[in-house]
Amino acid sequence: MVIAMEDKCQDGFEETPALLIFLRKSEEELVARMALVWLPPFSSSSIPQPTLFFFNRGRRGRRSAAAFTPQAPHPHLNCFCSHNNNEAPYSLAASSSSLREICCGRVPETILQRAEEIGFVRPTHVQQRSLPTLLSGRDCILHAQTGSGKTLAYLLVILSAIDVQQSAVQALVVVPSRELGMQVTKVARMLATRSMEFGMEQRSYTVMALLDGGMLKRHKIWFKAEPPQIVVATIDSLCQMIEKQDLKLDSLRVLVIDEVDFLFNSSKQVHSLRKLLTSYSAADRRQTIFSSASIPQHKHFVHDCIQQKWTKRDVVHIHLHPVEPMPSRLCHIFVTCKKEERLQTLLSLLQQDIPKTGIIFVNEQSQKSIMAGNPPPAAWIMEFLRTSSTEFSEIFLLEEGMSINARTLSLSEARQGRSLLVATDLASRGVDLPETTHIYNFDLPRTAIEYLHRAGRTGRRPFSDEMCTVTNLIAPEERFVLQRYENELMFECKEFVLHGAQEPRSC
Ligand SMILES: Nc1ncnc2c1ncn2[C@@H]1O[C@H](COP(=O)(O)OP(=O)(O)OP(=O)(O)O)[C@@H](O)[C@H]1O
Repeated sequence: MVIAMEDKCQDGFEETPALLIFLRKSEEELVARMALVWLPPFSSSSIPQPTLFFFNRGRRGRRSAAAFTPQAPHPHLNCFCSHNNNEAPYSLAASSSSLREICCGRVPETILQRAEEIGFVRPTHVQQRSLPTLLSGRDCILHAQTGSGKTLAYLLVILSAIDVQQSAVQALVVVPSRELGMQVTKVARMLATRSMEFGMEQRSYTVMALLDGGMLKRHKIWFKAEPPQIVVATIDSLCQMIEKQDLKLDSLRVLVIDEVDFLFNSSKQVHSLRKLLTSYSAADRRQTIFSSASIPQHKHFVHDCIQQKWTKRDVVHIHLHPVEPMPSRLCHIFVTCKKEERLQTLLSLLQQDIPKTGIIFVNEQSQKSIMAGNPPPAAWIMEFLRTSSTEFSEIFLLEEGMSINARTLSLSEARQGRSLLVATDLASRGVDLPETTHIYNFDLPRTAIEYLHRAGRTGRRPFSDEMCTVTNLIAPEERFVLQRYENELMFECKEFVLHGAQEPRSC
């Protein structure tokens, strides 16, 4: 029952009373639009304090951005960041808890100490929201913005679930690419390294990277000698090992599928993924965690998880910022130019921005272009930039045609910062180069989801206010495609007109 409501809102807000505030453009209007409504997931007694919802009406009357996002949180107000049926309200008042306080008693002291040494002291929003549920052993779909800290959340769960004395594969993280796999392995190893204070007498966790292009023979010997407790794997290499019975999952306690929507969407990988979820191990004998910044049709996905027995029936969908799928400190810009002017436009933009660290995204070369003997576009863009300007000496390349070693080297060089990376979408999923301040879409991504993940390679410092820029170079006829992405992802892309020498752009 709705007591007072001045505007239409999201379906489902119908049962339990709470204070609802529609945030329009000005503060005054925010106050003017307070309303008492009924919300479904909570009983009236479960709302201990007034509950504040922020809504922003987007262009063309869409509900958008800032919804659920505290702009100026009041200490006596709770803020719901999603309306998950299984979740307790998230309280802003509790947001001052440290990572240690949230994990205390459930994550081993060695790991907590190590996390603090690395600099993980304050939890990010997603860690604060998800860790109590994850550490209770529930299956979970972690659905939160790019760069929000999902990796640390699931790694803490893994490290708390493992029996260090047992030499068997107890946790498995499945990733879509070698690049992401190496990154996750590195963070897991960093956390698993013994803290100086705990001396050498304690047994440590073992983490193995089982990734495409690796030396599987060496891994087989390792599995026989002493199986690692944590394996980070790409699905093909993993299934190869399982099918040859080199890797056994009898002791599996936690299974994480990172970038889950990408894996389910990939015709090459989905079959193996389904086998892993249901035949190679059973949902009722493990904790299953799915993670991604994008889960299209998430209600169907949750339904499928239960129906197909990929998870247990009480799986929790933790969905943060449902109406603001991209970080708010990204500034989106487009520059219109003809295709043949694109390289020169890119150069002018780079000369103006002088990005500390940037990524230039290029679409993967088409089969037709490969057959015609053309060089890969990413490579010739890099060559053009190297020869056209001395300002950008540190330019690296990351694309499918490169050898595994060259790809690894490029990423580790780019990770040092103060460089430009020219990359295909190989770098768009999960790759964390936290120094990145600028993204350039030399080619417009093919889907809105691709746009979200490319844009999400910037703005990855959890507690920073620094604005980061995503610049799209588009032909006039591509404007409507970009507009479609704006509608789908609920952001606004402003036009920027280049005229010769200019002031640096600001958002
Ligand atoms: N509690 C924390 N304190 C400080 N930094 C953190 C914390 N948690 C995560 N980070 C940092 O935030 C950055 C983004 O984290 P992470 O890679 O886990 O994001 P993600 O949610 O997995 O993003 P994506 O969806 O793009 O894969 C990393 O550089 C990570 O080290």
